[in-house]
Amino acid sequence: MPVFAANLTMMFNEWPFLDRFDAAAEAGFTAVEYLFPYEAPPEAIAERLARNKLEQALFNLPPGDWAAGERGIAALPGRFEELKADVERALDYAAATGVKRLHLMAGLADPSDPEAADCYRRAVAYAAERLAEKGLDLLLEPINGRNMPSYFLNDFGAAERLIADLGLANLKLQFDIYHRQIIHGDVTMALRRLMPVTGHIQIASVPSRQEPDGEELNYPYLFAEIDRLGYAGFVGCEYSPSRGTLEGLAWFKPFARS
Ligand SMILES: O=C(O)C(=O)[C@H](O)CO
Ligand SMILES: [Mg+2]
Repeated sequence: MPVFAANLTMMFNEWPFLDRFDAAAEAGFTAVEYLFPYEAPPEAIAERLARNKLEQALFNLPPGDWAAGERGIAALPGRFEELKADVERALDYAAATGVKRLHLMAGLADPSDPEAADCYRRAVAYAAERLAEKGLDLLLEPINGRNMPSYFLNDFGAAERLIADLGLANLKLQFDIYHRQIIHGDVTMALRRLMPVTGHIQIASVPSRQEPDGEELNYPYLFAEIDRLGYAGFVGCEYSPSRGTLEGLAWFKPFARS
């Protein structure tokens, strides 16, 4: 049975950020993920995780200036020193929360630009090697161009090739099924082929990015397939509730901690 992680950036928005940990545990989740923890002190997050007996499944390394439109800096020339500092900041939160995997966002850049590709490869290799010293995995996530126009990593094949080419045991794929379906489709066969390099899975309905209980994907089938494939990681619920968070959790009831 998949272990689901509530995404506290997109779900439980009815509560202030730190109270979302309590609300997610109350709703039966045993794990959480979010985009960025950096506006809260690491010790405050650690306390909420401990209080609620929650596992920290994932969060992202700092993304540059998100409010100004940046979506990561790994593929941006001239940002390597900033990236190294971001890795150390993320490692402080990793030590406090016990997370075992971090997602590195690439940034808005042309994937056919050799300078951007070189920057990205160097940043990924550096971050993965630094995280390996702490026993952590580094994840790369292809993101579709409808949600994030001009995002550098917009293709599962490109992610797969870089992971294979660098050959680092802790460099893995963040397999967001929502993005897979929009970019390529063929979700089941991709799960089967990429499971050996998959470090995290995320879910949402397509096209609305809401609860995984309708629209064009058959999630009961995909959850059973994930089990059949022996996936032992987390499944992040990276969706925007269609009504209130709690009202939309009927799909989760069979999986909730009692
Ligand atoms: O966009 C997504 O699907 C993600 O998981 C990124 O981490 C945040 O944009
Ligand atoms: Mg995602």
